Amino acid sequence: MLIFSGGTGTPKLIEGLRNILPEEEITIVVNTAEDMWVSGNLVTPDLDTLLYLFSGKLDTAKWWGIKNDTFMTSDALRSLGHDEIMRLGDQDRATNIMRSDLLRAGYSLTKATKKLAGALGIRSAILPMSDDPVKTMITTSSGKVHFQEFWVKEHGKPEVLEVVQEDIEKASIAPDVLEALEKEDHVLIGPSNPITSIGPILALQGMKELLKKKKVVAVSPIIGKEPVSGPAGKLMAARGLEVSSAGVVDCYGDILDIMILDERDEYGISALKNAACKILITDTLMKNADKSTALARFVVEAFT
Ligand SMILES: C[C@H](OP(=O)(O)OP(=O)(O)OC[C@H]1O[C@@H](n2cnc3c(=O)[nH]c(N)nc32)[C@H](O)[C@@H]1O)C(=O)O
Ligand SMILES: O=c1nc2n(C[C@H](O)[C@H](O)[C@H](O)CO)c3cc(O)ccc3cc-2c(=O)[nH]1
Ligand SMILES: [Mg+2]
Repeated sequence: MLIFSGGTGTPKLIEGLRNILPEEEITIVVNTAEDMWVSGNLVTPDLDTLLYLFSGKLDTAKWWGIKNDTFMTSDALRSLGHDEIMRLGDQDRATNIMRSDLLRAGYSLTKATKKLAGALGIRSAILPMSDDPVKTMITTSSGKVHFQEFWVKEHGKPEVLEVVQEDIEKASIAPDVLEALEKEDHVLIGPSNPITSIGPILALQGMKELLKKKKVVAVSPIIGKEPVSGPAGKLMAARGLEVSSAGVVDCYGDILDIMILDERDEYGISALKNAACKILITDTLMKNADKSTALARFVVEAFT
């Protein structure tokens, strides 16, 4: 199965999929538009969440970073007056240093990620959506800032006037993603942020055309009129979309074959009763690993 992912909602579902599918059968296309250079190294939050999930290192209390990581370098930098926007754990920083050294040596992001995945003993393919840099920028009343500045430094609080993915028109789908799309007929769009996690993957040139030939199943990250977590509502509203599962369907457009909604999502179920795609309803709230596995089984069934 080919899965499009960000760094929280879809990884929760992948945790369940790993219990029912062989790892070799899972290929993940990962958003890279939130990546940011910090103190000379490239931090790739969504890729790293997946690397750490598959290697058993992920801090699943936060869904980013390594569990029980220390912050000695971050603290030392801070005491010197060098405050980093993203607080990096020491082991996590090691991942970023290795990745960035590989990039400086001429590796593509895909090849650098493959090398890290190999070193961590991962058998699933974890693929950056593109080897070209794309940056999600948020315009607030104080100006235009990188997504991480809005989310980490400003805690997602400022009013959002605009969201753009800079350089998206210059970015190509990574060659390994194209190859995976040639082999795979089933694509799962996980319950990730439709604007900042799935949006950049779908906005890559040619992606929507390729998906029209596939069976595409998506899980809504919205229940009623709110996301389960995070800034998706604010960002959808800034793009003129209704904050609801219907807004998510509008956002993905005609690539969708099936949309899975939560059983509590009365508004979405009613708003989508005449939708062009098929609607399936189940419990999508992944409060623990058993819930993730149950939803994963439902998703696998939806493809049959
Ligand atoms: C900051 C965060 O971005 P990121 O970490 O990349 O997260 P994702 O885009 O992958 O996911 C955020 C998205 O996920 C939805 N979510 C979270 N848990 C669940 C769940 O158990 N069920 C379900 N149906 N959706 C879930 C959540 O509403 C978020 O919109 C970000 O942008 O939030
Ligand atoms: O809220 C925070 N999120 C942090 N995140 C999460 C990140 O900002 C976002 O949740 C993702 O970009 C959304 O996918 C990190 C992710 C990393 O891979 C590495 C470091 C950080 C540091 C922070 C942080 O200091 N605060
Ligand atoms: Mg993300």
